[in-house]
Amino acid sequence: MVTNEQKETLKQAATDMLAHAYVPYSHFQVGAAILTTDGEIYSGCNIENSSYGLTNCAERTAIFKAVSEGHTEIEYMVVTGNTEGPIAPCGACRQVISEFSHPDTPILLTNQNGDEQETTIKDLLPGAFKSSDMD
Ligand SMILES: O=c1ccn([C@H]2C[C@H](O)[C@@H](CO)O2)c(=O)[nH]1
Ligand SMILES: [Zn+2]
Repeated sequence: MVTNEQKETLKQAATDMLAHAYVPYSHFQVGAAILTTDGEIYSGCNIENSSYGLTNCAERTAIFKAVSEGHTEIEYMVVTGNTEGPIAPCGACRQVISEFSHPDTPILLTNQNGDEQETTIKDLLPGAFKSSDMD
C-alpha cells in the first residue's frame, strides 16, 4: 500500500530529477521515481549519449538504481516530463517495468501541468514477455 504522503514524495522526487536529466540532444527532460516493496525510494533521469541508441530513459535509470542496491520489487512508480498530457513510457521501459513489478502494480503517469493518469503495467504492456514464457 502506498499512502498519499508517499505519492506526493514520489511525485516530488520524479520532478526533482528533471534538473538532472542529461539531454544535450533531445532537450527533453524526464524524471521517474519508484517506491520499492521494502519501503525505499529511488529516482532517476534520462541520460543521453552522442551514440543516440545508448540513451537510458528515466524509468530504467530509477529501476536499475534500485535493483543494483538489492531492491527488485516496485510497489509504486511515478514518471513525469514536460508533455502535453501524461507522459507515455517507451516500449523498452514497459518491458523493464514488467520484470520488476506485478501486473496490477500502479504506475502514475504525469506531466508538469498536473495532469495524471494512474495505470498498471498490464494495461501498458499486455502480453509482456515473462520469465514464465521460458518454462
Ligand atoms: O518515457 C520516456 C520517454 C522518453 N524518455 C527519454 C529518452 C530520450 O532521452 C528522450 C527523447 O526520447 O526522452 C524517457 O526517459 N522516458
Ligand atoms: Zn524508456
